[in-house]
Amino acid sequence: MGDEVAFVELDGVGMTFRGRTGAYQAVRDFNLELSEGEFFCLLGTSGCGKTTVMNMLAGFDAPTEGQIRLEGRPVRGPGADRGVVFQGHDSLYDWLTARDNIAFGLRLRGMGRAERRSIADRFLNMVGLAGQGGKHPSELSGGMKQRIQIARALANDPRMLLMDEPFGALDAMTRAVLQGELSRIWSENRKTVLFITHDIEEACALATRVGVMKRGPGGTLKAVVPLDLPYPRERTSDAFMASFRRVHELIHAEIHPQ
Ligand SMILES: Nc1ncnc2c1ncn2[C@@H]1O[C@H](COP(=O)(O)OP(=O)(O)OP(=O)(O)O)[C@@H](O)[C@H]1O
Repeated sequence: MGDEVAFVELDGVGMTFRGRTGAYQAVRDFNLELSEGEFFCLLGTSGCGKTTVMNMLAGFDAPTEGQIRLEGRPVRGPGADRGVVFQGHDSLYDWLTARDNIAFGLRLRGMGRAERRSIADRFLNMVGLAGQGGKHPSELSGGMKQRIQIARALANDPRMLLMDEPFGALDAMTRAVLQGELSRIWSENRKTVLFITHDIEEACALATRVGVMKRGPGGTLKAVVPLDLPYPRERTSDAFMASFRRVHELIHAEIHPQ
């Protein structure tokens, strides 16, 4: 005990952006450990640094302070061990079919056509789009495109998923459906997930723990709320509402500081 390595560790992580208008410390002294298989939602007011934290964990940006480790090894750049799902759906290639988008990373790794197709079809099926693999992104709805992004990330079999407001642009009904599907998929494969959202109900429906950030500049982790509730979450249960209220209080204090 004591020397166990956390699956993910953010240790005193900070990010100061330096530009023409001077320096801006977006994130400061951010400390967090994630266990393998947990679903961690990061919540905070606009501009508090959520995406900055995710970009550092994804390896897109290097922290200016502290260190990020994945299974004990420092993160030095992007890698196939972390699958990223972005906010919009612009990251899909419109000249490729849905199936070829999903299989894109597999092709880069040199996997043969038949195997790629079979894996892509398995994940199309998992996200509820069996039979739609021949369509191009422009022929799909916003919700379908987000499903393709999730399938694409999962097809590469990453150790963890990094999701930055993946359902932010969807209508409330599609959003609720996709939350349910993501929760089911996660229950089946137990990938470690870092999920960013503005939406308290979404966080409480999905997460094993919710982290609330202080507002920026110098955004940092303010509190972590564990949610020991069974899945699928019963959103009208007393226990769910109690968790919702707890997270709401923490956020509210950031929107309306004393
Ligand atoms: N490349 C950059 N250069 C300078 N400042 C930046 C850069 N990227 C982000 N920032 C600033 O860092 C702060 C945190 O941004 P970030 O996108 O991480 O916030 P966020 O919590 O994800 O916000 P939102 O919820 O609105 O997406 C913001 O004030 C932003 O303007």
